[in-house]
Amino acid sequence: MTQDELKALVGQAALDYVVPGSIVGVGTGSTVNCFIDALAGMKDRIAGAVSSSEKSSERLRAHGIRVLDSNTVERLPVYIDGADEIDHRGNMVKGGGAALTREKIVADLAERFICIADESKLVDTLGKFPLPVEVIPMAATQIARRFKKHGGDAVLRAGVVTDNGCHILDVRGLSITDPAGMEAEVSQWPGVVTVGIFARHKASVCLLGTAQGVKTLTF
Ligand SMILES: O=C(CO)[C@H](O)[C@H](O)COP(=O)(O)O
Repeated sequence: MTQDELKALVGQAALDYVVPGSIVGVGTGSTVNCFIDALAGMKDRIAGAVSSSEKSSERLRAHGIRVLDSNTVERLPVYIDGADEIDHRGNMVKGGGAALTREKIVADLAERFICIADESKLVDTLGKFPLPVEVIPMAATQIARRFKKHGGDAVLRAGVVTDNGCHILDVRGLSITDPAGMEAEVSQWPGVVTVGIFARHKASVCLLGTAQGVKTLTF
């Protein structure tokens, strides 16, 4: 199966986790696009969606799915999103699509994070995928210097301005052996909006697309 077929497979499988009548938390990325397209088939059985990016909102609306402002929602039963990497404990690196801040905000509203990913995303240790960090533009160089002390090489993602008007640093060369510790530390650096480590908001379930079908990992 191709990577796109695996993404379609897990996008479809995620429908089993959608609670009928509820508002669904929807992430961002090519795997989530497959989920949104599958969700269109049951749009009359959900109360709408809260989305983590303008791109996903557009796609949801194009399918006739109502997109709600996150400020009007108190709790979501599930948040369904992809990942750039996920480890065997459900910790993730996210932000390849530059939507990490809103992803963390919507994930924080949800009871459960359902991660959908193809098997190439499963790793023993996070950090091979360059770690995305959303930053206030004036702090970018300062934050890059801090990463250097941790052995990380931070590069500004060229031409990218996030939905929040900020910039993205991609940090190479990290071995994230303590995801929760690193998330907590980097989150406190002045100018960091969001670090793309999802340890506090790790996955409850990962639907992993494999050549043998969908493998369900629970954490
Ligand atoms: O974090 C994300 C966007 O900010 C995505 O979930 C992540 O980049 C995975 O994307 P894809 O499904 O296209 O591989």
